[in-house]
Amino acid sequence: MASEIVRLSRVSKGFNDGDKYHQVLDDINLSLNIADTVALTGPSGSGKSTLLNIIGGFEFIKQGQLLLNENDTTHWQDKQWSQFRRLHLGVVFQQFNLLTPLNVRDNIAFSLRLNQQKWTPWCDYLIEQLGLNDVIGRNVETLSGGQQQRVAIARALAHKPRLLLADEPTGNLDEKAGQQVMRLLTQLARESNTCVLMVTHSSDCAAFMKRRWHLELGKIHE
Ligand SMILES: Nc1ncnc2c1ncn2[C@@H]1O[C@H](COP(=O)(O)OP(=O)(O)OP(=O)(O)O)[C@@H](O)[C@H]1O
Repeated sequence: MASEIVRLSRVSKGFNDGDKYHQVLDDINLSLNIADTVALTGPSGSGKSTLLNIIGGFEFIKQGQLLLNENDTTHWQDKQWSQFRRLHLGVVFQQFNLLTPLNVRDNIAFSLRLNQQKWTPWCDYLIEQLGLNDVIGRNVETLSGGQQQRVAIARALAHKPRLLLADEPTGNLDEKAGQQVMRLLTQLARESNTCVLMVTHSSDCAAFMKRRWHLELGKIHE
């Protein structure tokens, strides 16, 4: 399997804003390799989420090229996108996006089933490392924010994705819970060789990542 997971070449992206065109990404080149961990920072509205959405295939580009696992995605149909996400992608958002009628185990199991994957000893290990053993049968609605985000991390890493996209994963947590979530996320991503691209406004969180990209006025500075 290729060691380069993501490559963007000359990618530009903008949106129509009334009768004006608003350029968000301007001729971006970047790459992510196995086990890279990158904090993506930048002012509000600079395009951080847009960049994550493009890499995850939730937003499309008309200018430039996106390679995933060294495959050109330009002509990918829904089938190829869903196969990539199912096998290789995990996502964690600021809002935990858990299935609230379900307990912790079922949240993870349901997502594995969607990805056509099975529960493995790695999943038990995630539960244990994330301190979720005691709450495994509890409805996720009854958990604290920090616990819910740890469930979201278990769910995102349960199939050992090659790439984890995280959009402000500690944005809804207090400082202590945020630090704990960051420690666990980086430890478990390292153990599963998962590359992490994480949007954050916090320099404390960014410090957990090996690399830092700053996005401003459409350009990325490392
Ligand atoms: N689907 C869309 N349609 C129109 N404009 C959009 C769309 N998505 C994003 N934008 C615009 O693109 C710009 C970048 O948005 P984006 O959410 O990527 O920024 P961000 O850096 O993640 O911001 P924040 O830190 O506030 O979350 C903003 O001006 C936003 O309004």
